[in-house]
Amino acid sequence: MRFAVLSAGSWGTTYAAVLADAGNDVLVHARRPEIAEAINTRHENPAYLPGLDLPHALRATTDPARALASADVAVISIPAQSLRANLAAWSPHLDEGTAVVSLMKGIETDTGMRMSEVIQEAAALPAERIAVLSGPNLAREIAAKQPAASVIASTNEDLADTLQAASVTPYFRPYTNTDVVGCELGGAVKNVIALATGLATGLGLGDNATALLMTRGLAETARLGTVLGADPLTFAGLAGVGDLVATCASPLSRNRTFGTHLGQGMTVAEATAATSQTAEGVKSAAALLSLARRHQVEMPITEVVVRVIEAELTAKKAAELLMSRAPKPELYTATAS
Ligand SMILES: NC(=O)C1=CN([C@@H]2O[C@H](COP(=O)(O)OP(=O)(O)OC[C@H]3O[C@@H](n4cnc5c(N)ncnc54)[C@H](O)[C@@H]3O)[C@@H](O)[C@H]2O)C=CC1
Ligand SMILES: O=C(CO)COP(=O)(O)O
Repeated sequence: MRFAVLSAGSWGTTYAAVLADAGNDVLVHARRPEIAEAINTRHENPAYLPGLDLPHALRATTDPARALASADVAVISIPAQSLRANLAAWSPHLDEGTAVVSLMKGIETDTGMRMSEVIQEAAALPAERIAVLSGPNLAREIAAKQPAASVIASTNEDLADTLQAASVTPYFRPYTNTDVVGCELGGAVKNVIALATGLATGLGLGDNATALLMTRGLAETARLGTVLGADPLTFAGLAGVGDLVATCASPLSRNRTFGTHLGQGMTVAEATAATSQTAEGVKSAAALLSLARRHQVEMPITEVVVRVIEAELTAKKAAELLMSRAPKPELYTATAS
């Protein structure tokens, strides 16, 4: 199959390499000519995956129209908040039958929309031409061909099956799922919970605190997801607990690292300056909290993360606030905390 991958950041380049290793014809769009040149001639992406060899068959261009020409599938991997504006420029170059796959794990701040919803609206595409890929997929590990599994979700089972078959390699095992809402929410909320575990790590708190945040973070993910129509079982899968574990526990996670910087006393501006790649949770946290409030769902961890990002609370005060909440039964209903 012919894939266009937009763009050449860490995850876009990595999934493009997976697709090339699986035998597809893959053309990556890189904004910077030096990155396109390095992929084409040195088979490396020095800006995002330094020191890792990329498949020689992988090709790159700085021209998005060229990348999209005659593509069976367009894969989008850019910061969530830039999706709508980029789609305005890219959609005229989408062929009538091209399917679109989102690799992004974020929520649009102005609208509270998931990435597949933004694609549906801004590119005027029906849901059956859209899929999302999510799961415990730290890019650098996969680019180094270390084993990983993922989930390809679409309401169109044929599309999910086709993408699954096109993405299988000895080191990458994609599953399919029809629960697009659950898979996208799992990916977006775990970034916020990773910020929280980073805050705890930065404060010098231990592994029990990390486990507490991950587990109760999963509870608030499932509460919101269920109200929005997700299958609660999705959160027990790769796009739920799987991604939560990988992201909250790994020093490779940009969100966890960003939280650690804040926990160690950096301001948001300082942590942003120290982060050269996308940490989606920083912007998506407030959008998720608004979504939760709109649906009367309590998300106490997300709420304190938002308040720390907005410099309303210190990390230490956030931890104290969470620990001083009223005691309650562990099992939760859809909206109780
Ligand atoms: N890196 C990872 O391990 C994983 C990342 N993701 C998700 O993939 C998405 C992309 O993340 P990464 O590739 O990691 O980010 P990155 O920071 O490594 O790369 C971002 C890419 O987007 C481009 N870009 C930045 N601003 C842009 C704009 N305004 N318009 C168009 N292009 C722009 C950059 O040039 C770069 O190619 C995020 O939603 C992230 O949550 C999902 C799974 C794994
Ligand atoms: O989504 C990811 C792993 O599945 C990557 O997480 P970060 O964006 O925090 O690095």
